[in-house]
Amino acid sequence: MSLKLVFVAACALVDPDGRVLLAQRPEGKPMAGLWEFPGGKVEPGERPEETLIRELREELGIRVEEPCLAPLTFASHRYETFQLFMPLWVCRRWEGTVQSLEGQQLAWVKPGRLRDYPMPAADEPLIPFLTELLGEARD
Ligand SMILES: Nc1nc2c([nH]c(=O)n2[C@@H]2O[C@H](COP(=O)(O)OP(=O)(O)OP(=O)(O)O)[C@@H](O)[C@H]2O)c(=O)[nH]1
Repeated sequence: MSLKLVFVAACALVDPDGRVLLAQRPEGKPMAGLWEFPGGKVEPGERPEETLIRELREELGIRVEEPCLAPLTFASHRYETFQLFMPLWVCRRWEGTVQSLEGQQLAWVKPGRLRDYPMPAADEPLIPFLTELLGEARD
């Protein structure tokens, strides 16, 4: 049986203190309440980097230039109803202040604390890549 392939671009924003931004999925959506990396589905005709820049503007009100997106790793995960393929970029430089423009809760999280935030199953294997890059700081 072939599952629908869903292509999502996601980003770990890292602040000057080495904290990573997580956003909580709002009530009413699948996987509500779980914490995830900002991003979204790649629309037809879009390059994934364009998707990410658009989503970061729409969700968080920040402007990101493409050269500031560094590829880190990817998730490939079989959910019950779709196969997720999700490259993860890291971004440390943006213009503007991060705001919650879609009502989502936001949290800046030290890498060693990422496991305290329940995440979608696809995201768990991504955490060691972030702690490898940023260290295991917890506070
Ligand atoms: N942005 C993001 N999506 C993730 C992550 N992990 C993960 O499994 N996903 C899944 O990838 C899909 C992201 O699509 P989305 O955010 O554009 O979609 P959505 O469910 O809000 O739907 P909609 O935009 O059609 O309303 C969702 O199924 C989401 O659960 C993650 O870390 N970040």
